[in-house]
Amino acid sequence: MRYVSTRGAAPTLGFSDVLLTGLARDGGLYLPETWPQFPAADIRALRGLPYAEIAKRVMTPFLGGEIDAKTFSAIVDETYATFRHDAVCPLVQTGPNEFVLELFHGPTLAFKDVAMQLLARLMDHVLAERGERATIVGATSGDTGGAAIDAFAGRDRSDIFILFPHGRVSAVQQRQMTTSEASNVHALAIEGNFDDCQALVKAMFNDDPFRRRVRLSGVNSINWARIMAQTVYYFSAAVSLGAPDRPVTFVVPTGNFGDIFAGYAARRMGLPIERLVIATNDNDILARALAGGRYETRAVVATTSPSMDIQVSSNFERALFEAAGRDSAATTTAMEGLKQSGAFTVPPPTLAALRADFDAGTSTMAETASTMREVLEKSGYLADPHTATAIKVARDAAGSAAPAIVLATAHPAKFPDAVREATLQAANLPSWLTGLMDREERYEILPSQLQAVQDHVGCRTRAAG
Ligand SMILES: Cc1ncc(COP(=O)(O)O)c(C=O)c1O
Ligand SMILES: N[C@@H](CCOP(=O)(O)O)C(=O)O
Repeated sequence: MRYVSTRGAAPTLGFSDVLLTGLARDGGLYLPETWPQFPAADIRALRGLPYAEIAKRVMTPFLGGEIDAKTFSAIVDETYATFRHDAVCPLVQTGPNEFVLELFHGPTLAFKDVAMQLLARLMDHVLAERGERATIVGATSGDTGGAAIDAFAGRDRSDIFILFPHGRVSAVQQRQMTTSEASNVHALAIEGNFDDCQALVKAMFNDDPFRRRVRLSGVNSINWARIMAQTVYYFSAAVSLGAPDRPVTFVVPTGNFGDIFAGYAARRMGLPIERLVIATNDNDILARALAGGRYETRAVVATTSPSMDIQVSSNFERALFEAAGRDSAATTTAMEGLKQSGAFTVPPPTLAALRADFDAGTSTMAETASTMREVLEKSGYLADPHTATAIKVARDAAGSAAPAIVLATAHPAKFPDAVREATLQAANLPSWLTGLMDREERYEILPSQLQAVQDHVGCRTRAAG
């Protein structure tokens, strides 16, 4: 298994290099050269297996034989033992043909743990084998940061620097990033929004001398291994509702497009998914792009689902590349347009292919709040605002016989203020996080300037050559 860049000008890599590389050297994102195939019989055989076993079967083809089966099995078992639910990612029914897939039973209460706990262990393994260290950088609108810090805290081979938008994450999200006592953890509050943080991370990757000097590595969903790990729950959920003999629909609260792209990957691997529905909040750039064919950034609106307050949706590049028939020149042109003018037009054949692969809908803040109330009243289910965004879109799109599976991406306790305001219910942190809000915080506030961030990272990482 080799991996190619969406921009076509970076070397093809094997799995271990893709894992450590993050962004490709041409600024693109890596994708497998071909999609591994799971025939119906292999999908059927996943029914009833524990989550970790499904994970091993689904992910093994992506490793290209670079990590031996015994080591990978032990890493996967250890990863999912960190989850507080026996099913790891359980399904809960919330309506006649509607289910939520709870992805928030990991250590930091968001779906990011599913991939991040694995990524940290895989990176540790590869770095140890190579005798190397890495500087990990990540941008977060709130959840990736906490998950990454939990997963990498105390790991001897990496230092981790997480850039979050100052004052734009929930109080719980902030404490999950700023209260780690591990000396290899660095939380950086950037005076800007998530898109600024993500642009800084990408700029660090695009500065080759800096990248080499600090041995830069990334844990955002630009890293293929994140997407790979997220494909697993599409399989586990679909087979528990009858796949491959019964197609299902997935509705995904979307920001950086990583999670829904994992669903696309699962479909390309043979999982019968009837519809993949993008759910956006008021930052509806993806829904607008699919409707009108123009990807056009606007000012970010702060919402009650802050983790989706994104305009530059990184993984849309992977979807574009696929929809354009893997045309790296066309993908590069679109991305250059985005960088220069904040917009690009999707060529009609590419738009038609995107529309064949994805549907999209939007839930405004008010609609999300009333959905939270309605779901609680009718089903007794307390959804977080990101999940509720997708439930609203799922209900708008209902009508097919295929069950709708809504990805529940965060625990309501991560957003207690929005939950209380919408439902009058308290959303309490689980017992293992009691005391989080009283712990001492440690973070730096930095301007949204590349030099300032690079100086900060360069001076503190132990990986610098
Ligand atoms: C709780 C939550 N829901 C949804 C999303 C959107 O996921 P993605 O960025 O993979 O589209 C995020 C952020 O990534 C998130 O933290
Ligand atoms: N919503 C995300 C934004 C970053 O997404 P990623 O999946 O690319 O890491 C967050 O919570 O940080």
